[in-house]
Amino acid sequence: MIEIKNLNKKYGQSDGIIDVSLTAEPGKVTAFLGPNGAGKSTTFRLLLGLDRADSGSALIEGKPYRDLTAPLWTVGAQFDGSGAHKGRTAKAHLTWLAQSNGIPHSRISEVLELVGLSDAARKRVGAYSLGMGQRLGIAAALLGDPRIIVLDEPTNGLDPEGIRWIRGLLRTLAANGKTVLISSHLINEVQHVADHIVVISGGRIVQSGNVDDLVAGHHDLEAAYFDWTGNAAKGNAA
Ligand SMILES: Nc1ncnc2c1ncn2[C@@H]1O[C@H](COP(=O)(O)OP(=O)(O)OP(=O)(O)O)[C@@H](O)[C@H]1O
Repeated sequence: MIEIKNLNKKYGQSDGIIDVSLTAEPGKVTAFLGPNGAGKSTTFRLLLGLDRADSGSALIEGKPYRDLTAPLWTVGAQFDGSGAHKGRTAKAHLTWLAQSNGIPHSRISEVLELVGLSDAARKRVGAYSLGMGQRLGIAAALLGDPRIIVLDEPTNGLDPEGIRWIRGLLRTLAANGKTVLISSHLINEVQHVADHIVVISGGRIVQSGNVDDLVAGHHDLEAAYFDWTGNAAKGNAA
């Protein structure tokens, strides 16, 4: 369970995020949806202890990230591709992560298989495509078989087959009782995978609810999204 309450972060003149609250529950895929610059990554950074909030709370299973005793076993997160050194192979990267977190070696081939990188495991990460890098980042997030999974724009760089694959993966994780929180600026991607959607625009939450309830009264989710974010004229979202 993830519980974010009244979170605020200002960056100089920029608004950052204002009074952001959201809950992600076990067994569900929750999508954090909003245009570029809306505040999705800022919220995730605060949740994962990568930055400090000005006020409010962001709890993972009741604790701030920094108080988790075995973070990689509790929460798996992915930001900006794989985060792996370009000169390393995927296998070496995952081996290092597993060893430094007390994760059994056997888990490495399991996650490589899960993300479809078994055949490329001995390739240098520098030779990976964008989509392969994303897959490696997801493999690292799943390494500790965590109960909570947080993925920042996980479909970035994936082709249609990759997007379909990730939908299946996210649904399977949720079906296995995991708490899955993803961010996206692409409505079409989340509409088929999310149980619950939270929409952020200009640093503020503008809507949240389950997909069917949110679409009611609108032509479709895309029309609803543009209504909430007021972004249709700018063409700032998919
Ligand atoms: N380190 C920082 N210094 C200054 N401003 C920042 C910083 N990080 C984020 N911001 C500002 O906070 C706001 C929210 O940015 P954020 O990156 O969280 O948006 P986002 O929804 O993740 O966007 P995208 O979809 O483009 O990744 C933006 O106005 C951004 O310019």
